[in-house]
Amino acid sequence: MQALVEQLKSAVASTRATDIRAAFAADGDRFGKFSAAFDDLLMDYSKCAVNDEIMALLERLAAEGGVAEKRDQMVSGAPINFTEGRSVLHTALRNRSNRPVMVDGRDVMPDVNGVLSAMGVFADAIRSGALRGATGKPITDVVNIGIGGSDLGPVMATLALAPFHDGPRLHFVSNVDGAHVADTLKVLSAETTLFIVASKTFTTIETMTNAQTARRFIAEALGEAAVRHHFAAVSTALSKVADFGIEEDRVFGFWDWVGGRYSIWSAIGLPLMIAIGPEDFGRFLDGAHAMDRHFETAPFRENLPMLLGLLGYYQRNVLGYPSRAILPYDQRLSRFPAYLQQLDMESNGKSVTIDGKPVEGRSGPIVWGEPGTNGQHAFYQLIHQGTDIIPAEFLIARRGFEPDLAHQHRLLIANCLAQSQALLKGRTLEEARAQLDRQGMDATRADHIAPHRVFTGNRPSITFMHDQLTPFALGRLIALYEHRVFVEGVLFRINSFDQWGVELGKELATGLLPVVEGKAGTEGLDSSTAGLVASLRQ
Ligand SMILES: O=P(O)(O)OC[C@H]1O[C@](O)(CO)[C@@H](O)[C@@H]1O
Repeated sequence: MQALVEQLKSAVASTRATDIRAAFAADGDRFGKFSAAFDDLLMDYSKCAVNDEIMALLERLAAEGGVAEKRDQMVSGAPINFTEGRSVLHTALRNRSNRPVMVDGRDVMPDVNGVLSAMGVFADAIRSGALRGATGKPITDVVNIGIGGSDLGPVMATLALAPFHDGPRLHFVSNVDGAHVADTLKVLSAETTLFIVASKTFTTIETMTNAQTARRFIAEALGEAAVRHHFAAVSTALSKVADFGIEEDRVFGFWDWVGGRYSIWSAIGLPLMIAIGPEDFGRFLDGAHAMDRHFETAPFRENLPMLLGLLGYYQRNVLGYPSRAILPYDQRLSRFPAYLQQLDMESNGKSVTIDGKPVEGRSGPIVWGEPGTNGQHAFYQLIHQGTDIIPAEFLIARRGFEPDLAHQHRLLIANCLAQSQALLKGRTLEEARAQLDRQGMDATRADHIAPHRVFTGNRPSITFMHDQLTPFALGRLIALYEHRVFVEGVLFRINSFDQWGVELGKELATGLLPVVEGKAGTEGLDSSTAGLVASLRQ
């Protein structure tokens, strides 16, 4: 594979691939060649530094890297998360075809379908008012207590699907900072609130601490006996849930073959289902399943996750770009960049290969972003004129949900297209100088000012366009990015499905708590940490 990477580097130099502007000038059909669509979802990657030679090399890279073989292993239940000895089967959670998926010789689909229908019954009971609080009042507010994958997916998707939200109000508490739970509880009535404690392991300190605070909130307001009426749980650790005292019929399980950051499709999606209803939740799963089938069957140049993954790898490892910006032109996708940040950085932020050797070259990039147009007035300056090249990924819907505000949607679209166009075109010194001349600026000052108004252009971007952000479209979009992360992980030759990098901090925090509480001394600590503790005690 390394030889192919070197070949790609030479091809970039010899074909001057990074002069994207020139490539557009030379080929009137560049968009036709370097775009692909899956139903209404269009992917335009013509503004990336690619050409036929590079695409052919990327296709060879995918073949040599064994992406298709690894994908088939993943969806068929092979234990590809070998550091934890687990299968990786988020695709089974949305396997709407119901074809058997075997783990340790057993089809997991009956369990998957069983939990999904139990979730549906529970969600309907809350939504209809049949399931009530201890004092007989219907549930008006649901609070999800979870963190990381047990929080980001439900928060992101609930915000994204606001036009479909016809269930009770949803709230999300994640941070161990008491401010988070305190501010949330302040506006809630215990009588009409249901808490969902969501934790794959049911040991995460943030979630367990917040759950205890919520428990006290109910017990103090309504008495200890009321607690069972106001709690549900989602976890793989069913015995730990039982110890917490949550009734069995309010516990929704999932399995160790579901990674936290891939768990929105499992019972972790319960808050979303309560918000939008089981039918729309089913459409959300349908969208993801459609993308799974597309990933498994579409040829390379039509396969959106393959293309996105290969382009991501190319931008990181051949062109050496350090980060990527996720820029949804959709206010309801405001948490999508944060969601992708966990998905991508927790999966591919590794430096050891599957053979236990240091990664050759680079692994996953820094992923960040904000919705447009807000970001335009904040950090786009750096994307346009900074010293690093940051590939941008734009996302826009053809239609919004506000027919009365269609003119605002058109303005949103114009801004989205304008940004990718500006990144591509840039502005030369001559153009900047001519503009100042037209404005009547005197020549000496214009010479001085013009360089500051130069944009190099040739800055890459990908634009995704879909019809509307429906549950189906959101499911399809998330699955697209999951598979892109998978493709890149295979090419980086890492295990994308463990997260040992988060463990050390957790261990040290446990050790430091007694020191912070003043129950243990600072002996043996580095002088910085000891100094900070001393400052705390002043
Ligand atoms: O669902 P749990 O077990 O509480 O874990 C929450 C999150 O913590 C992590 O393990 C990282 O600390 C994530 O991978 C996970 O999504």
